[in-house]
Amino acid sequence: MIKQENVRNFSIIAHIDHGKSTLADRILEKTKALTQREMKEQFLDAMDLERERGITIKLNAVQLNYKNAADEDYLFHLIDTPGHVDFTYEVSRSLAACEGAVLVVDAAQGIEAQTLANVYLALDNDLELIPVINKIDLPNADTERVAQELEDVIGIDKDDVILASAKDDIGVDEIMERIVSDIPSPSGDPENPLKALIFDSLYDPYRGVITYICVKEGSVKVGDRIRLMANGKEFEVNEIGVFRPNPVPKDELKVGDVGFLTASIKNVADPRVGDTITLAKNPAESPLPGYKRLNPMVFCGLFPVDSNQYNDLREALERLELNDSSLQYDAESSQALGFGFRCGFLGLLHMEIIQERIEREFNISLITTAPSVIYEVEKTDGETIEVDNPSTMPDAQLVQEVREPYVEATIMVPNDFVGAVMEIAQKKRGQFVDMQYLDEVRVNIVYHIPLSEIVYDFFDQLKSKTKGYASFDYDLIGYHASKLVKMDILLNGDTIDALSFIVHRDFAYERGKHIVDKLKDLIPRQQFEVPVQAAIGNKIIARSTIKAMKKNVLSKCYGGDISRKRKLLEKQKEGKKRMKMVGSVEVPQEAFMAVLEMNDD
Ligand SMILES: Nc1nc2c(ncn2[C@@H]2O[C@H](COP(=O)(O)OP(=O)(O)OP(=O)(O)O)[C@@H](O)[C@H]2O)c(=O)[nH]1
Repeated sequence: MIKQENVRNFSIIAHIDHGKSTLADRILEKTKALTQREMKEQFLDAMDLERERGITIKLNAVQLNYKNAADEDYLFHLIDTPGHVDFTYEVSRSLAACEGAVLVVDAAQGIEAQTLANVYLALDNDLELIPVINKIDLPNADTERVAQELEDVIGIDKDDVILASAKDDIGVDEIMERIVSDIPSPSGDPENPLKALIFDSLYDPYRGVITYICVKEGSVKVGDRIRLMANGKEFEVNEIGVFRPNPVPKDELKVGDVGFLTASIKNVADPRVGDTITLAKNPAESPLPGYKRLNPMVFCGLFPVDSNQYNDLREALERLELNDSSLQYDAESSQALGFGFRCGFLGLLHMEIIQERIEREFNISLITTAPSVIYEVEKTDGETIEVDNPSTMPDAQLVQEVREPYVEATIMVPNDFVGAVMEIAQKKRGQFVDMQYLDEVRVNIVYHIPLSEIVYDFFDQLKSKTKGYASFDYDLIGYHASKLVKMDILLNGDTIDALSFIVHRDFAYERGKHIVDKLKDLIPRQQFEVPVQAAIGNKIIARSTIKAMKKNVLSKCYGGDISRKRKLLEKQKEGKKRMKMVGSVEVPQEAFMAVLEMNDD
């Protein structure tokens, strides 16, 4: 039995490719657990079987035994953080389960955007940092410069930095010793009422929701009646255990333990990441700090290219929702696109992941409409409504005021790029708030920007204009009135509801002009000439024309061999997959996104 003071809970944080997985593998190897890669291989081999048995393994909280140089026994919990930057909240909750983090920086690359973003999350959670410069074996390693950067930018004493090569097993023992000496043990009291942090969850068809928990106070046993503090719902614990890295059942988890808990929870939306579990009979007074209810911020329409796949799409969404409580959807019908769903997502990346999964795992080709935010619309009759779909925006004469969500955006860049960042922010209707030098080279810039302006390509623009150096974060700060109007797009004289969008009045003409030109290029020529118009209310503000088609694709290889023709037809079919007949015009997927693109691309 290992005492609480010999428990160490930590994560490894790093910019992508700096060596997080390689270091984790080394630590697993040295503590004689299976390495992640072995696990994954085994897991993949046994996948079908595992599926049948309904066992699901997610390698994100491994318990390890470690004997240090002084021959004392320690218990490590190595907690993985979600890979995606955009799920900042989830990363932050995983870190909240730890007391420390190993910060890995590549010896050749130095500090990068993700390094900083992760460091700030770690500091927000009061974690002890163990700085490591990895890949010192590389010929172009510049450890002196990187160590200096750690000192200047993050404020880490460069003498504290461990020089390592996870690949060649240099410095790894030192890292493990420092985990023991520098990271505090969990501080909770086993006699207090239970407080367990949910830092991840997973749906298993046989056991219900598996929650990944870290016990911060008290203890929990099989058979206990637990309460989820955010919604008050109660369940009886069926199973608890730890990952070593295979799941090992336990009778009890207590302060400092990190593992899993199942309680026949049928709905993934019940145990939310960040919520606190307590005991029904002796509940904690207050939950652990920092729980945030995540509401979808970005909405878009998903329509099957083949309308016969509507039911398949519904099933796909139902399945995905089981593992993703932040996904929302409602049936929607569009004159242009037929039957589909209006879906709500946490952010753009979340949206892209869901779209990908629907297309890949369920084999459904989708047309997605441009992402939109939720607008608050005060009507002239005094009623206030929420509009998450531009096509449902009431007519201008019925609207008193439109309010849109604003965020406070924090952008961190080397000072060479300050001008570039300001230019982008200004174009996105940003209002400058503050600028501070973090050190000689790094600048922190704060803007208030409408959320609608950053949901599409803001981060991409930022990254490309700053050579990938910008790190970016944002927080919702509330709703502000803006001069917003609905812009309709007409193809061949018909309004296409799925192409309507909301735009600031001052930018309306420019955007209208830009989009009709863009659509002219994106929509393939048809057998006939197609006018493209942008309108506000009844007023046409811009127009372009798609010329009629001249020749068909086969005429090019007239007389050529048949296999070539077939190939060409196949290719054409491929291209068609993401097209939708809208009235008498074929519209490609890109056209639905064009409304959001910046004007200078
Ligand atoms: N030369 C050298 N290469 C290393 C070292 N550690 C990791 N690498 C290599 O760097 C690449 C990225 O390593 P990973 O461990 O996958 O990096 P990661 O940070 O986990 O990256 P993601 O899983 O993509 O987030 C791999 O090709 C590793 O083999 C090292 O100490 N020296």
